[in-house]
Amino acid sequence: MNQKDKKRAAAEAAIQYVEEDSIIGVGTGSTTNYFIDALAPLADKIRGAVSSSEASTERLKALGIEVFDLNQVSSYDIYVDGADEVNPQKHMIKGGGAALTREKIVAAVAKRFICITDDSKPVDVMGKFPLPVEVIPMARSYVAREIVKLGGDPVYRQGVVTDNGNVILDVHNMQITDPVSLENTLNQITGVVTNGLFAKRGADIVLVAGKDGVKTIS
Ligand SMILES: O=C[C@H](O)[C@H](O)[C@H](O)COP(=O)(O)O
Repeated sequence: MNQKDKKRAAAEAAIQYVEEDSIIGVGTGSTTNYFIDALAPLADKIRGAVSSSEASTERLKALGIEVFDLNQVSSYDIYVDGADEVNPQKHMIKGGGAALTREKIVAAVAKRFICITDDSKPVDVMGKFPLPVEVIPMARSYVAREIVKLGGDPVYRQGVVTDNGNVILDVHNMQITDPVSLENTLNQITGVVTNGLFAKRGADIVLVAGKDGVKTIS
């Protein structure tokens, strides 16, 4: 089984949590794309989706799935999304595809976060994957200097503009031993919109696909 097959297997395993007549919170990225594809046969059975990016919205709509404005929906049961790293506490690093802020918002409204990953994503301590931070463009250099003071090594993701019109700093060389505290600290820097640590609100269920099938961590 290659990495793509594993991503597809994890995504398809998440379909068991989709209920008829429900609204589904949908993340962003290559693993989530497999989940959206797997929703196709259910397009007439679900009420619709709320989406965390323009890319996912387009993919959902192409399947005939209605995409609701989040301001018109007060709650839904599940949010399904991938991750760049996930630790044993089900905290995650996300934002490799620059969708972190909308993902965090759509995840916040859901009752349960179902994280779909292949077996390259679980780690004991997060931080090998550079931590994405979404920043208001005019604050980029200031925020970078503040991150250096915290011991990180921020790198501007050249040429990337988020769906919110902001930029991304990828923070290298951070051993993330206290994800909840670091998530808070980074969000306190003026000019930071949000960071890619999903620790205060981690996953509820992690589906990890490996060569022997899909393992559920709940
Ligand atoms: O901004 C992107 C998201 O956080 C993705 O969910 C994350 O980067 C994982 O992406 P993929 O499923 O492509 O590995």
